[in-house]
Amino acid sequence: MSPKELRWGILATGKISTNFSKDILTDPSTRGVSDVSHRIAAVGSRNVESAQAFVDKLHKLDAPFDWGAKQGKLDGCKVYGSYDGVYNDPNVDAIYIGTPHVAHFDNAKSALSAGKHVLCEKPFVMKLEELDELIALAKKHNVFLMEAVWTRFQPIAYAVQEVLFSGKLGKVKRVEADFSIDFKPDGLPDSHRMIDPTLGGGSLLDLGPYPSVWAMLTLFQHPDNHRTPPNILFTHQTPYARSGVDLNSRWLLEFPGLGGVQALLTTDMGVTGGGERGAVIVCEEGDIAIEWGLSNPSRFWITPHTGKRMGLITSKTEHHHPVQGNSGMAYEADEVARCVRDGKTESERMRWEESRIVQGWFDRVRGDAAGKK
Ligand SMILES: NC(=O)C1=CN([C@@H]2O[C@H](COP(=O)(O)OP(=O)(O)OC[C@H]3O[C@@H](n4cnc5c(N)ncnc54)[C@H](OP(=O)(O)O)[C@@H]3O)[C@@H](O)[C@H]2O)C=CC1
Ligand SMILES: O=C1OC[C@@H](O)[C@H](O)[C@H]1O
Repeated sequence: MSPKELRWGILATGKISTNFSKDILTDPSTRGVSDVSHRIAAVGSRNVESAQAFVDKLHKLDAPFDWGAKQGKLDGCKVYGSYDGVYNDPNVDAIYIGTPHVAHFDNAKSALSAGKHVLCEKPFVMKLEELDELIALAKKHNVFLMEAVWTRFQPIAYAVQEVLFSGKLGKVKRVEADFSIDFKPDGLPDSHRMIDPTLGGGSLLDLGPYPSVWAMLTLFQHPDNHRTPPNILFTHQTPYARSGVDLNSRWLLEFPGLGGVQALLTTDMGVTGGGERGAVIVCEEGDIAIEWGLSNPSRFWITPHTGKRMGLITSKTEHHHPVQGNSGMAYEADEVARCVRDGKTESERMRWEESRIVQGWFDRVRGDAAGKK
């Protein structure tokens, strides 16, 4: 059977739209995929010159991103000087939304209302009510909707779950997950999306989806948890004085389904993490440490605890699970293509229920901080 080809419309021509477009133009077979493929049918920007320049660049990529253009996956790609053109293009099946956080809701609403499937960048929206409206629209129009949490679909995400859920490290006891990047905020203009509150600036909404994904994959999805939602025990945000967005955020979760196992999640936009300190999943027999850069780590380590209980693991081991043939975003696109092919409106791996939980955390962390002002 020939692979299902999904025809994408790309919304916006910024950094992440570029990365996503490049990745879906790579050869699916280089990541072991033969059942789906991707075409870019349209690009929309606030001005047509940007859209044209974006497509021109996609035609001139180096390997491995040049595969798509050579295979005709950009042939006939339309360029629009507005996002409306993409919503209304009959040759577009699914729309990728790569606009700033604050625009996601309106963009997704317009796309769903036009009957398009939607893959929307993280954070999904600015508040839970907006997400609920989008979910209702996806149901109404019977179209697919997913938050673009690319990490969930990368090889390492499955590999960590396999080790943890095998039980060979004993019971999971605690998770600490941090995604901190020094954006050097003092050197950024007031208009930068990390600084400007009207663009949803701050560390929480930009970086928070990543510690969250590891808590969701290791604790919420843990078979012993039976998908029981966690409670929030504590939140904190430190404001960045210049614009009032959060310089850092911390929130502590408790998973009653796992007997009260806790997860401490942190983000910071004024300091960079490093080494093995991305996430630590503490288990009875030892720790799983995931390397810094929780959006797309490629390595994790298993370290036995000294004074171990059962001695099931005896030495530290390194596990390497890099993305293959692309920068890591093609896997989520493959998921969208498969779900659309199969007539699904949501992904089983990135369920609406899970986006709702994480969006609820962001609402709570921001709400608590606003209440303290
Ligand atoms: N998954 C991941 O790893 C990453 C995800 N992201 C997410 O993607 C989104 C975009 O981030 P990023 O690509 O870095 O941002 P950029 O600023 O590089 O690009 C955003 C684009 O959105 C469009 N846009 C629409 N309205 C506005 C506005 N008011 N101000 C500025 N731009 C606007 C512009 O495109 P145009 O002019 O063509 O309309 C702009 O180029 C964010 O929500 C972020 O969280 C970001 C980085 C990594
Ligand atoms: O999603 C993201 O992951 C990588 C970071 O560099 C970026 O700021 C963020 O948006």
